Amino acid sequence: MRTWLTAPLSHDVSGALERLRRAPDVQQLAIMPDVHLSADVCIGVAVATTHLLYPQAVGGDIGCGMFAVALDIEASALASPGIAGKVLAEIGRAVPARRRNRRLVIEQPEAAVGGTLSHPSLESLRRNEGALEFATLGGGNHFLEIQADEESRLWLMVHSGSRALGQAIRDHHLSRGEPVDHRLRVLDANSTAGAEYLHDASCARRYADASRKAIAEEAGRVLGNTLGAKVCWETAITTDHNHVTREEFGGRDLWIHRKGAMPAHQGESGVLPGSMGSPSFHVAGRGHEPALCSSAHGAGRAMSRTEARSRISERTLRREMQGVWYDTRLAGQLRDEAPSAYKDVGTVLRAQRELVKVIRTLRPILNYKGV
Ligand SMILES: Nc1nc2c(ncn2[C@@H]2O[C@H](COP(=O)(O)O)[C@@H](O)[C@H]2O)c(=O)[nH]1
Ligand SMILES: [Mn+2]
Repeated sequence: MRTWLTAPLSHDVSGALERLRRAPDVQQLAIMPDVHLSADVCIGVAVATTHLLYPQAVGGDIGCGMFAVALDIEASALASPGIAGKVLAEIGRAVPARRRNRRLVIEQPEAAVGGTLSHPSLESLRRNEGALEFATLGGGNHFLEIQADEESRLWLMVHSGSRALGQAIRDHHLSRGEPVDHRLRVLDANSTAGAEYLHDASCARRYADASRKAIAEEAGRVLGNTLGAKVCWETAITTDHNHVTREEFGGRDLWIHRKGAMPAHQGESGVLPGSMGSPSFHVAGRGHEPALCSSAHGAGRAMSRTEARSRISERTLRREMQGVWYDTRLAGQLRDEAPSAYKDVGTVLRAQRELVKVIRTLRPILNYKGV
């Protein structure tokens, strides 16, 4: 196990990592500086196996990731509260967090899933719930943000995943897995069950990718109408942090599971968000093999949601969000998303100097989150 940490691991996190390290066929574990506790397998890890698949080392939000793209306008376009309020309201209508707030269903492009899912119940979910949820943002820390780079140019950043589809795929395949201890379950990649999981997980990954692009298109329309902005599609960067792929390391083909870890092969473009009140970064991978060519996928939580809600007041959140446009009516409900609920992103970047280099630093200008 190799680690790139900001601080010593807590007892709970090291216990969970140790359990994973000892699990069958785990060849290598790389722990990212944004590591934190999550159900069964921590967020912020990359796990290599030769033939066993661990759906819990990918998680339920399969294909969750970031999409970033430049706009052709500068931060001054969002200087007035009236305009910022209009943009926030219009984005909320065009990109609802949940399907019940959807005014218009956005059709999934044919390539969005690229195949029939392995079980009729999953395929039915994709055609029904999946169609309604396509291009909805999701709640929690899924976000749409407008940011300014060092030259004051505006960029869009979208964080969203595979919504209910990914969760259903994880649950379906996990129930077919063999228990390896009292928590973890595995599938053999060379079995029918393993191949079906891989197929469905790739479909969820494509769905999530297409959904983020559709969200960016919707936001682009709003920004065109409200600010006269154009989206510079040739600048787009897309990356996802919950997946399993076949990759070659040291002449061996391995299954690389990433859960809350971003691929960072040599020169690969990445997006590393901080929080809604701190800087985010565009990065390039350094292809560091001991880290399984991976990187932190964000700052990572410093406090659980429960802890943040009890320790961070609405007043603190409002202070931490000074200078960023957001829906202040939601300030109380957003306490668990406060910048101080996350680790310091600068410390995270310093802990993983070997893994990525920073290409661009972005400061948040306007943040939209569904609560
Ligand atoms: N720029 C922003 N970054 C944010 C915001 N909320 C969370 N975050 C960062 O994103 C990652 C995503 O974590 P995941 O495990 O849910 O994929 C998180 O660790 C934070 O660093 C935001 O509003 N804006
Ligand atoms: Mn995510």
